[in-house]
Amino acid sequence: MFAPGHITGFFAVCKSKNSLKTGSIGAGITVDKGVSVELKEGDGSVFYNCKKVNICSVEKVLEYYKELRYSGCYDIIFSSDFPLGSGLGMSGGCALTLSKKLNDMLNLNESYVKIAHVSEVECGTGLGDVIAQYTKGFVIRKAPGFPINVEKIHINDDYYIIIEIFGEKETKEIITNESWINRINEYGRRCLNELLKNPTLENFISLSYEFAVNTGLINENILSICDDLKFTVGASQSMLGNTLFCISKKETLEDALSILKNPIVCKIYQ
Ligand SMILES: Nc1ncnc2c1ncn2[C@@H]1O[C@H](COP(=O)(O)OP(=O)(O)O)[C@@H](O)[C@H]1O
Ligand SMILES: CC(C)(COP(=O)(O)O)[C@@H](O)C(=O)O
Repeated sequence: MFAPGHITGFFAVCKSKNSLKTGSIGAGITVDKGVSVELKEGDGSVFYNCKKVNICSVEKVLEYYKELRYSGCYDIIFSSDFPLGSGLGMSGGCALTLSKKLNDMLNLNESYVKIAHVSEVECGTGLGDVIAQYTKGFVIRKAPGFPINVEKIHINDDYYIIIEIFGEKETKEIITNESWINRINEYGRRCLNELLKNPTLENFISLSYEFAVNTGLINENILSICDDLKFTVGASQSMLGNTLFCISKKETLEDALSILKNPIVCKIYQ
């Protein structure tokens, strides 16, 4: 089971007492690099690219299935193209792949997407990633959580997504802070309304850049590289990470790559 990386361009936080109704609205794209999971007999340790880790959303998924009929006698082994904490939805991707894997392995008929979403939301590690990763592609999320209410916009194969990761950023620190939430929600809602009027990738990247600048979430380094990449379709910061993403057509790909130090080139996964 594979879950794609998810780049959030902009979002607004929607909280409810009911975790299924908690989530975010906003827009993002999934890419053809991401995370997959395997189970091997073991003591229940969790590994991410060979390193033993503790991922809250994964622990919650495990607890849920243990209450059903999961023995727990397996090591959970994630193989990923991206590090955790870089704003590419890996905490959600881990929860989603694991939830699907356990559901299939135990022949359960659980709503594995809901289980992954609730785990992620209750940990504060993400809001809309699981739903976007399940939907795949260029996804506009019009309502938080469940029932899933999204618009999936088909994109032709012309576009490349370039990612450069500069470091980590804890999602939880931002989405539990009221003053960040106020700024995020003001601009996030505005960007969503604008995108729905004209749902193109070009409009998405320019609104994502406006969101990143207006909320103050963008950092100086990424801002200056985004300016250098103005000859592409556009660039911004992947939320919520210390990660740049750029959308480019083939004609500008080489020039865009020459500006970056450690670019990861992806296609949209839809
Ligand atoms: N080496 C690590 N770096 C970053 N996060 C880690 C690491 N190991 C475990 N984690 C956990 O993984 C989760 C990352 O969540 P988040 O910041 O939302 O990342 P992402 O942007 O990849 O979804 C957190 O629960 C964090 O505690
Ligand atoms: C932006 C974020 C709240 C967090 O994303 P990440 O840092 O990748 O966990 C995401 O879940 C969303 O709702 O769009």
